[in-house]
Amino acid sequence: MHTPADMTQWKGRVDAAEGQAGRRWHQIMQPWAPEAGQGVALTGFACDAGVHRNHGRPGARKGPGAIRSMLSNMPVLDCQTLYDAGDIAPVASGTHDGLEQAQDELSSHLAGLLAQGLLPITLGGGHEIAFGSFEGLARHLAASSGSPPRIGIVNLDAHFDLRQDDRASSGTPFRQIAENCRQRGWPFNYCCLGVSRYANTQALFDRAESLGVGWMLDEELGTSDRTNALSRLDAFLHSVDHVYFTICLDVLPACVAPGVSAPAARGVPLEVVEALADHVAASGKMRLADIAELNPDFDIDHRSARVAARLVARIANQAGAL
Ligand SMILES: N=CN[C@@H](CCC(=O)O)C(=O)O
Ligand SMILES: [Mn+2]
Ligand SMILES: [Mn+2]
Repeated sequence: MHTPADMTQWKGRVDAAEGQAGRRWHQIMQPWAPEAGQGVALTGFACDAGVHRNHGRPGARKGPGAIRSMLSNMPVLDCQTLYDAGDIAPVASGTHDGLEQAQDELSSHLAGLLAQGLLPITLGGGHEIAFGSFEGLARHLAASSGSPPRIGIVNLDAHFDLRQDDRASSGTPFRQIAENCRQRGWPFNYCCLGVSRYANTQALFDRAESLGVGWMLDEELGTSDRTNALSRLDAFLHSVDHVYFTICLDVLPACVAPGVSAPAARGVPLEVVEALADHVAASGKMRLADIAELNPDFDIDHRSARVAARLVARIANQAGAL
C-alpha cells in the first residue's frame, strides 16, 4: 500500500540569520507531485517481511521514519531539489504477509519516478527492497530501449543475498534478479563489495561464482586497499550503462551500524564505503539507489540512522553536483 508523504516528518532547526546558505533538508523538501521535474525523490519501503522470512531480527519497517528524521537537519549542499514520494508497505491478509505485492508496488512506483526523470533513492526496509528496486529500473528500461540494457548492480554488503529458498526473503533478491534477467535474455551483472567469508556459506560462494558475480571480501576493503578497490569498481562501472546502487547497512562494522538484523563482526570502514559510494554516484550511470536493513530497535543513540542518512545525503549531493 502506498501512503503519500507525511510532510510533518520534515522538521528541525531553522537558522534564519544565515539566509539561503543556512537551509536544511526539511526546509526544501517538497511532496512529490506528477509534475515534479528533475531532482531526487525519496520513497520509504516500510517492510521487514523479508527479514521475518529470513529468520532475522524484525524492525526494519521502521527504518524509513528513522532515516527521514536524521535527514531533516542535513545542510543543503549540491542537491537542491528534493521530493518525498511517501511510503510503500506490505498489507498482510490472512496468513500472507503481502511481501510480493509490496515489492511489485515498489517497482511500479519507481518506474514512474524514473519516467519523470527523477533520481529515486529508496529508504528501507529489509534487503527484499532490492528485488523491487531492480524490477522498477528493469521495467523503465524495457519500456524505453529496444536492445537488452546493460544494467550493473553494485551492492555494498556483508552478504551475497543469493539464497536459493523457495520463498522470497531479504536473503534471496539477487538470485531472483538473476533468474528474471535470464528469462528476459538480459545479462546479470552483479558486483558485491564487503562480503564476509564468515557470514556466507560455501554454497553461496559457489552460486556467486556460477552466476559470474564479482566480489571483494571485507578483508580486502581496508583503508589501505582503497585504490585497488576503486579500480576494481571502475572496471565494473565501465562494463555497464546503467547502475542500480544498493547499500546493506550491515556492510559497516557493528560499532558504526549496530542497528541492523545481522551486525558485522568486521565490516568495511566508513571511509571506504563512502569512497565507493562517491565513485558510483559520480559515475553518471547511477539510475537509482537504496539503503537497506536499518533496524531502529537495535540502534544505539541513532548511530546507524545517522550513518544511513549521511550516506543518502552524500549520494544525493554527488549526483546533484553532476
Ligand atoms: N539480508 C540479509 N541477508 C543475510 C542475513 C544473514 C543473517 O541473518 O545472519 C543472509 O541471508 O545471508
Ligand atoms: Mn547484509
Ligand atoms: Mn543484504
